[in-house]
Amino acid sequence: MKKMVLTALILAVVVVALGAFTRLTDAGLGCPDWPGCYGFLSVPKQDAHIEQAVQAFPERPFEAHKAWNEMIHRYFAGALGLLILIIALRSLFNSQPNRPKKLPLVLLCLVIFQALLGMWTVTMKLQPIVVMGHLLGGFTVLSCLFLLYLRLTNYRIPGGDANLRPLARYGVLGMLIVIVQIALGGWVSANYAALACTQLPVCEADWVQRLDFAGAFSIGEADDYEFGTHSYAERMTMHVVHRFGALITFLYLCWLAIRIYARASSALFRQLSVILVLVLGLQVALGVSNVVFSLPLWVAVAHNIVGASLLLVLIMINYSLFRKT
Ligand code: HEM
Repeated sequence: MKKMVLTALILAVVVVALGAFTRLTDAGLGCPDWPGCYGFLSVPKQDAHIEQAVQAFPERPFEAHKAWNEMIHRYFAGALGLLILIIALRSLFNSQPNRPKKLPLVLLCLVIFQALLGMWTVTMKLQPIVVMGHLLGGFTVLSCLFLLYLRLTNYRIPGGDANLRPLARYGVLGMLIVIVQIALGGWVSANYAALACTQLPVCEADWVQRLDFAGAFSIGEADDYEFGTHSYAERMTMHVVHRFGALITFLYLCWLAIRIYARASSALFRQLSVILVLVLGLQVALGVSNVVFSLPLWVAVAHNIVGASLLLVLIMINYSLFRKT
């Protein structure tokens, strides 16, 4: 069972990365229908099928490479869904004591909802709330799989770490801050606001006068949301909020890591606080590189995956802080 959960966890990382790749190559509508592609089970290859596809969806020109990006993401996501179904069924019929039963079922519900979000992403033409929700849903499935893996692992914190108990609530706050920061990043990405600010440390000279918080977090009505519907000022505001969020996240997590390191009586927590600072530093460096190098594809995909890794590190810290020794 543990091996199966580990396989699902690795597969979930691949699915999240493929999702980011699909979004960042503007292939979210590479197949304008769901679950098939232009009415076929796979990407149409024969000339006659392509002709049929073009006639069925005249508003969406057929681009094979975008269609493949989208379908590969769907195939991997489908495989993950099946694996989670098997895990849920096996845990339901497992008679061993102390085996998690609720979490695998929660995971199954989550992955079904995530598939629906994937469908709405296509049918609602990249509506930003749905795109951001789909990103958060992917991170939630990944986090729950990681939690399930931790729960199937028997590890002890040598000597216990009663010293760190008072820090548990600060650990939870750290995790909530990271979740908000991830959602803000998802909002920037879903609204194509990555290149709205090209200067460092904040934005172009008159950014303060242009701030428009109400507009930045509103959803306009459109038939198609591809490439965004917000004005420059609204996109700039989203971007600025994500950068200030990054500052708060950075300062808070550094403080948390130092507090944990200073109080820890076990090597595990010292290692975890070092890993936290390293992953955080890498994430900030990737974020700054997104801006400096004008969003190179691989940097943007890495910023997504390292963001997910930061969340997993915080889950591990919280799990260990709350765990009875
Ligand atoms: C401190 C922790 C940070 C976290 C957890 C975080 C997380 C995220 C996430 C999850 C996304 C969405 C990625 C996607 O949709 O694939 C994102 C997007 C973005 N972030 Fe961050 N970020 C952080 C810091 C920064 C910093 C410091 C900067 C720049 C100074 C930055 C710039 C960006 C940009 C430009 C995007 C949009 C990229 C795109 O369109 O895909 N981030 N961030």
